[in-house]
This record gives sequence, C-alpha cells and structure tokens, in this order.
Amino acid sequence: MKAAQLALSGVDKFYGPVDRGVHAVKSLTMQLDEGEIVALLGSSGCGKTSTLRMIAGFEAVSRGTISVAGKPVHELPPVRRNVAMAFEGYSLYPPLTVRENIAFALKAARLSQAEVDAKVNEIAKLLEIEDILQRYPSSISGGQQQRASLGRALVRSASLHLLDEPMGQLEPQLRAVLRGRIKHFIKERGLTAILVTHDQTEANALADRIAVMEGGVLQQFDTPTVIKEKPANLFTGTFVGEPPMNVFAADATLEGGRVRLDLPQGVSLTYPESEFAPQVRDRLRALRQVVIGVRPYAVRRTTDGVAASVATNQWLGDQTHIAADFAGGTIVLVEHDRARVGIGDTIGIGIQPRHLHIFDAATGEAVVHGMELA
Ligand SMILES: Nc1ncnc2c1ncn2[C@@H]1O[C@H](COP(=O)(O)OP(=O)(O)OP(=O)(O)O)[C@@H](O)[C@H]1O
Repeated sequence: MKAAQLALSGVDKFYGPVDRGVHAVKSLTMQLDEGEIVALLGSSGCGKTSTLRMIAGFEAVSRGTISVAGKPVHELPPVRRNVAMAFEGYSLYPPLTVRENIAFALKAARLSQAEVDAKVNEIAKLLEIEDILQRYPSSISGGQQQRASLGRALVRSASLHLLDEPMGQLEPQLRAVLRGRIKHFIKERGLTAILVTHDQTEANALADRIAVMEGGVLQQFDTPTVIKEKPANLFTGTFVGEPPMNVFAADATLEGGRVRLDLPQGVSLTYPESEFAPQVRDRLRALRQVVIGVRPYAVRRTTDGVAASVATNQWLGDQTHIAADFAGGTIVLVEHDRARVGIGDTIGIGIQPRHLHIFDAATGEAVVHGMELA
C-alpha cells in the first residue's frame, strides 16, 4: 500500500508540562493521501494552529509521531521537513521586496533566473499582486502581505503545503475568486495541502476532506458531503451548516405501530414505524433519551404540522429565514421565496423522517440519519 503523504499518529500537544499543561491537541491520528487538500476546521482555540505548527516543526510534539512522505519528521527541525508554510501572521522578510520574498526559496533551490521569474510572475498574477512585486512588506496592506506569504509558500516545491487561515484578511469577493484559482493551482500540480480555517465556506470550497476539531479532539474527518449529510456527532452537526441545524431534546417511544418523539412543552412528532429501518427502531427503543436535529432548509410549513409562533421573518435577498417558537426553543426554517408571514402568526411545522438526524442524548454520538442507522 502507498504510504500516506502525511501521517499523524497519537499526537498530543501540551503547552507546559506533559499531562499537566494546557492540553491543546489530544491523541490526533489522521492521514493525508498525496494530492489531497484537507481543511482543519474548528472554532477558535480548538487546536488547529497547534496541529499545523507541529507538522511544520515550529512546535514540539508532546507525544506521538508525524511522518511526511513516509519519513518520520517530528524530531527534525523545520528546514529538514520539506514542508512549505503560509503563516497567518505573514512573516515576510522585511528587507526584501515582495518579489524577492516569493523568489527566496526558489533561488535557494538553485532554479535559473528565468525559471524563478516565470514562477513568481505566474503566482503573482494568480493572486493579483503583480503591481506590488517591487514594494517592501512594510509598505503594503495586510491583505497584500497575506497574498505575498501565500504566494511564497505555493511556489515552493515541497512534500506538503501548510496554509494557516490563508485568506483571512481578504474581502469576500476576492476570497471567492482566489479560492477557485488556488484550488486549481494545487490540483494541477498534484500538491498535498492542509489549510487551517474557521470558515466553513472556505473549507467546503477548497478541501477534498475536512477534519473537524473541537477541544483538541478530531470530531470527524470526511468529505464535505458526508460531514453535512451524516455528521458523526452533535458537535459536527451543529457546527457545520449555515444556518445551524435545529436541535431539540426528545423522548423516543414506539407504540401502536408509530415512532413518537416527545419534545419539550408537549410537542410530539409521530411517524409510522414502517418509515424507519428495523435496526433504527431497536436503537430508539433502547435509547429513549435522544436529541433530534433538522437542518433549516429541510423544515417545511404545512397546514397539518405542529403549531409554532413566528418570532422573526427575514428576507435576505435570495432566501427567507423564519424563526418560530417551537418546543420551548426556536426553530429556524429557510425558504427560497419571500414568505408572507408576520411576527406572531401561527404556522404549521412539518419535519419528514428522511430529514431527521437523531443523536444519543448521553454521548452526543449520531444514531440515525434519515431513516437509517448512522
Ligand atoms: N503558546 C501557548 N501557550 C499556552 N497555551 C497555548 C499556546 N498556544 C496556544 N495555546 C492554547 O492551546 C489551545 C489551542 O490553540 P490553537 O492556537 O491551536 O487553536 P486554534 O484552533 O488555532 O485557534 P484560532 O482559530 O483562534 O487560531 C488554546 O486553548 C490556546 O489558548
């Protein structure tokens, strides 16, 4: 079997003494194939940057191993890992122009001047920084510095490219354009890349697979589609997706040929038992205490649905977001057309079983997606 391009095995990071300091990354095991783009996605402080810096060699690994292109690197200094990194804080060399910054590693790799020029010009065009190549880092904006840093990392030939919040400083329009170009650039050259981001749109657009992290723990590592359609647990389910998944505690019972989900404040959702696979019914019977989740775009207004009182109705130019008081909380619905409902109106909420996600209330682990076992 081909070795992974990057393999982390049981990696822990403690800031301060092992087992007593801040436990930033917990027993992280993951592998990237050659040519793959992976996004580390998570909220602030979840351990993304610590992970990236351990791979690059700027932070020591407290426990575990890291291999790049089949070779253990976790005890090597950064320069010997053959890893190119674009830093969130840019870290351009101040005495060098943008052109010289981008060209630096290429010259060190003894490429001819013509090759260096061609590569620098190509990446500068892609990142729209051609007009600032002669300027010094101190005289350009944060967004321009960020693109220069990204260019410097992308032009290098390396076993692995690490991109830390590579477009955090750019305005949305430019970000959207660059995302597509950068992905094309990486794919065309077969580079292997990890990017750190807290922006799920960026992760979805760029990555082949997304590693969702929380509290230093890898929650799920899969394609954007699987993560959206089959979240492994309540954290991933509610973290990924915009607006977030609606969730409600529920008591599941099966009687009289029906599956009944009792939500707070006397709200009940009932479905014919036959809608669910037999294994799902067995699991629900055994669990009873669950959390149900439904994505806002899957909630429907129906005349025979459960009554809910409209709290807000916002038209966002291309879709409507309705929030309604439901089961002691709020349920959010997304509709594509402008909805003519006012605050205080009663609407009927319909949730089809194929759109239900059911989680174990005790552990948060997913139990059911649609009508099948998770
Ligand atoms: N040098 C340090 N000393 C002590 N604790 C640190 C240090 N660097 C990071 N931490 C802690 O480790 C945890 C993970 O931080 P890390 O920077 O890896 O998270 P992150 O997901 O990249 O966050 P962000 O998106 O805000 O950059 C946090 O609790 C953070 O406070």
